[in-house]
Amino acid sequence: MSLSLFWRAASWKAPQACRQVSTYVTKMRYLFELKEDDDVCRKAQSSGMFYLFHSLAPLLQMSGNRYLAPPFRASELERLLSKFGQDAQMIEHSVLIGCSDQREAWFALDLGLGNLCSSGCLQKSEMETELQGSFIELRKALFQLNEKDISLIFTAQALLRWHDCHQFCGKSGHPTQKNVAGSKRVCPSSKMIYYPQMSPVVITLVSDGTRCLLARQSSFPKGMYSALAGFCDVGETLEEAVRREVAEEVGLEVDSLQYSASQHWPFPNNSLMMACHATVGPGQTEIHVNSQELESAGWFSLEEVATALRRKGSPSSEQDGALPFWLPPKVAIAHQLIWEWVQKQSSSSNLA
Ligand SMILES: NC(=O)C1=CN([C@@H]2O[C@H](COP(=O)(O)OP(=O)(O)OC[C@H]3O[C@@H](n4cnc5c(N)ncnc54)[C@H](O)[C@@H]3O)[C@@H](O)[C@H]2O)C=CC1
Ligand SMILES: [Mg+2]
Repeated sequence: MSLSLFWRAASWKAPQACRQVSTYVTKMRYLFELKEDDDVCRKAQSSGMFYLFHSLAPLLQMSGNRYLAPPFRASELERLLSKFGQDAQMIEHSVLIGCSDQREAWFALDLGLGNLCSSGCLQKSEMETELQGSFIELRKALFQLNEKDISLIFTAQALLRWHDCHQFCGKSGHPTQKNVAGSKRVCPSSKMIYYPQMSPVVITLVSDGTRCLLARQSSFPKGMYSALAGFCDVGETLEEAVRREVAEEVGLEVDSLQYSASQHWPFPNNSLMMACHATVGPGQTEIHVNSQELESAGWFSLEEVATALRRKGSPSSEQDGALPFWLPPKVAIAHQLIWEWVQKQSSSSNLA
């Protein structure tokens, strides 16, 4: 949604007469209660569903060519823990990740993280056999994850990682305590309250009117090009971050900017990706790649990009030897930006 559309939507008010509370509002109020009230959340755990992780790798089951994340009831989890000689108290380490429309709370629990391992780490392979699935590194499972599960698994992994890395107060050095939902940690000594952190990241597709600018880092899979991305600096606005990142990475100055959408992204740990389209003026298109940040960058035509978008799967599966360039998969917001640009360019070239 463009910023102007967003503001129009934000200033719209629902009619007050006969106003019914929607399922969405009820659900959000319930989640708020679970985060604020430890007793309510503890009760919700006993009837909730649990998604399991081991050392931040989600438990997944293969279904056709997709991975599904199977949830487990509290009673099943307790049975499992007891089978592996663990106390049901381990469930206290779980974090709230959402709830159904029927107010069934969903939690995530990591069976292999540091603080749990001190009380005897659960054997990964034995657990996998028992649970009829595998703990798979998220990056490896990303492109085959069921769409319904993606945001839950992203949220769960980000929260579990944050708790694992914030066991101690940065001020007093004492251990911090998590609330039942896992929406914060408190230091009993300094009284500091810590909330899960996210890093804001801008991602920008730059266009010169007819071509778009794509770049790759050496760490990307071979042949993959994407839009320009970068972490926001403290004190920057989104607009300033976009201008700086484009200047830093390819030596260009953007002259207009349009917000597109945002996405939570779990890599490298917990980012809020804010995606924008930007343009540079004609005659301002000479790229100077910052080799500390990028391996290469270039301008790509509509035809080249549209062809790459139509290509299914990664080119490693192609037989002809020559590696065509390819684009991030649908799950990445970069894909959406590129798709939007292709749609816009195609409709304006049809009109011409
Ligand atoms: N979902 C998507 O479509 C895409 C997501 N991304 C994500 O965007 C992120 C940022 O892109 P980059 O070009 O790598 O950023 P970048 O251009 O800002 O460079 C990364 C460097 O920034 C520094 N940095 C500053 N603040 C940081 C923080 N809070 N966390 C980590 N490093 C920080 C580090 O030195 C790091 O090596 C990547 O981690 C990547 O996963 C990138 C492209 C597409
Ligand atoms: Mg970058």
